[in-house]
Amino acid sequence: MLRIAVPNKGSLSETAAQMLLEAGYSGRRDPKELHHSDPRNDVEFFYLRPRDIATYVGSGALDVGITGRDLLLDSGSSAVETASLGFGRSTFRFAGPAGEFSELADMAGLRVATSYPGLVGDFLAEAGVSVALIKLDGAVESAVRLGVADVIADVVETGTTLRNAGLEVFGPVILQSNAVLVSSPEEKPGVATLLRRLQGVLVAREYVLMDYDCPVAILDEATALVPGFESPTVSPLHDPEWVAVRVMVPRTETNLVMDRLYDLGARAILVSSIHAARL
Ligand SMILES: Nc1ncnc2c1ncn2[C@@H]1O[C@H](COP(=O)(O)OP(=O)(O)OP(=O)(O)O)[C@@H](O)[C@H]1O
Ligand SMILES: O=P(O)(O)OC[C@H]1O[C@H](OP(=O)(O)OP(=O)(O)O)[C@H](O)[C@@H]1O
Ligand SMILES: [Mg+2]
Repeated sequence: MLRIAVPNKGSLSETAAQMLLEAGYSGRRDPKELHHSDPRNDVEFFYLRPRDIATYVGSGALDVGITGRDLLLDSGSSAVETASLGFGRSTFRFAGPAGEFSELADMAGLRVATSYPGLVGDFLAEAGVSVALIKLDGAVESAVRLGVADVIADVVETGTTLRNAGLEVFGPVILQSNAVLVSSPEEKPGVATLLRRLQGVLVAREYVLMDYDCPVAILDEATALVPGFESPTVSPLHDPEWVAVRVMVPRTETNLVMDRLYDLGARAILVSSIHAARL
């Protein structure tokens, strides 16, 4: 059985659980359950703190898990990033009181509060800036106002938490993070199936199927405009001057593509959702 670590709480937990359901696995019914077995799919789930997941997977206690790239790097674990899962996007940034800091060197010798000392320590060592790291568990944006630190380094999504604390980002982006699949260095056989299933969910979310009728005379132009994932499916119609085309289109471009195809001369343009996929 493949042993999979899933975030039990926090920003990643709901979407991770939802993705696994859409990928055909059964999940826990009660949020207090720490373990759930899905024998039909030959997997079992362990619900753990997102911060601990890379440690379990890196040690080989569990085979694979879902966590944040920032947490993986902070852990120093030997787990490896197998795939990006396209949700929980954030950046990891330095921030200080508005207008006081502009570059990394400005914080030399000062106190930097963070919940990610491994990640921040490695970044500053690489940059050759020496600081005093203050390790806090969370809500680090309050550390400056409360006089515990001069600067913070933390997850930024919308920037609202920073603004509310009177802080602004400065210096280079430490990391672009999002949810990732991590696996033990010796990858177990079932990981490839899990990954294909999760990638199927991503495709179903990110793409739609578009069908349209196309005059043969403009087929090359139309397929150049919307090349699809590999190559469009082109089928004959009863009228020899027309063909039917089926193609995958990024969901966000749906209406733009429909307008362009219509202007070219395509008709009966229909869009449908993809329920599941293996590419
Ligand atoms: N506002 C956010 N937007 C996107 N991703 C976020 C956000 N906050 C945290 N994350 C990401 O979620 C992951 C885990 O953080 P999360 O906040 O869920 O855990 P935690 O801070 O340990 O737990 P909690 O906040 O529940 O105490 C990290 O990878 C982080 O980058
Ligand atoms: O840029 P924003 O959209 O405001 O989001 C970023 C905030 O979200 C997370 O906090 P969380 O709620 O996880 O609390 P924590 O700091 O205690 O982990 C993160 O640590 C930031 O504080
Ligand atoms: Mg948090």
